[in-house]
Amino acid sequence: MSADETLATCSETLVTCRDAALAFGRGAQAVVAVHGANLKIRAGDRLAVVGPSGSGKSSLLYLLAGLERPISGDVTWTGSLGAYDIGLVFQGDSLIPALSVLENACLPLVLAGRTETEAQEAARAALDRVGVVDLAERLPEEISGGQAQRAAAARVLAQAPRLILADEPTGRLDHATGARVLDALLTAADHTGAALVVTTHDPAVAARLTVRRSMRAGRLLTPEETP
Ligand SMILES: Nc1ncnc2c1ncn2[C@@H]1O[C@H](COP(=O)(O)OP(=O)(O)OP(=O)(O)O)[C@@H](O)[C@H]1O
Repeated sequence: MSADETLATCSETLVTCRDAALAFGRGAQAVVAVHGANLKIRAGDRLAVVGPSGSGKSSLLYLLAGLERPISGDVTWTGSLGAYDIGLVFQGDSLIPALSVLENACLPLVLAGRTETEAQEAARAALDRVGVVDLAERLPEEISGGQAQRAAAARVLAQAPRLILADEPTGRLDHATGARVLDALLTAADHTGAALVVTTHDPAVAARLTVRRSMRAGRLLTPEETP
């Protein structure tokens, strides 16, 4: 067996899209957001999905997360991947308004059966990594949009998922803060061997991931077609 074959065997395929298409609405009003995407994500992968606004990047992440079902083709996950092994950092506001930043970050861990003490410890460490631990007791309405985006990233990091899907995680952040969030995502993925998929319009962000795939009008370009 060659070294490449050994590596391939070690990296478990976590999720596979085969000709997966996603549409919103029906009939004449239907918008095809993703046209027949083919993609395989393995443990340890670092993938940037790059494309202009409206090209289908978020829609592709929703398919990978299992939040949307394909209208044709299929998306399959390895049997060893449980619901809490997939962490999605949403693009927009996703914190629960009635819960503090800390409670938001603890929630997936508590739901997954961890004790309050364990959840708080992991959540505080994750909030610290993205620089918002001093805001832990505040409500989402008491922090800025960029701080909320960082808290949402921390909520996923605390969970230590095996598949991290981050939708424009630096979109509302200045360059330095964005770099810190990206560092935290990359470090967390390195630490656990997770796969990391990041959508972005920013070439500087994309350059920090190992592989880049472009989206154009709902089509996920092949590596060869990707500029
Ligand atoms: N819930 C929805 N209902 C109808 N159309 C939708 C819905 N969500 C997305 N779309 C459409 O699907 C297409 C792809 O949208 P998507 O959000 O995936 O793009 P994107 O590349 O992530 O854009 P952005 O960079 O602006 O976030 C767009 O034409 C969009 O208008």
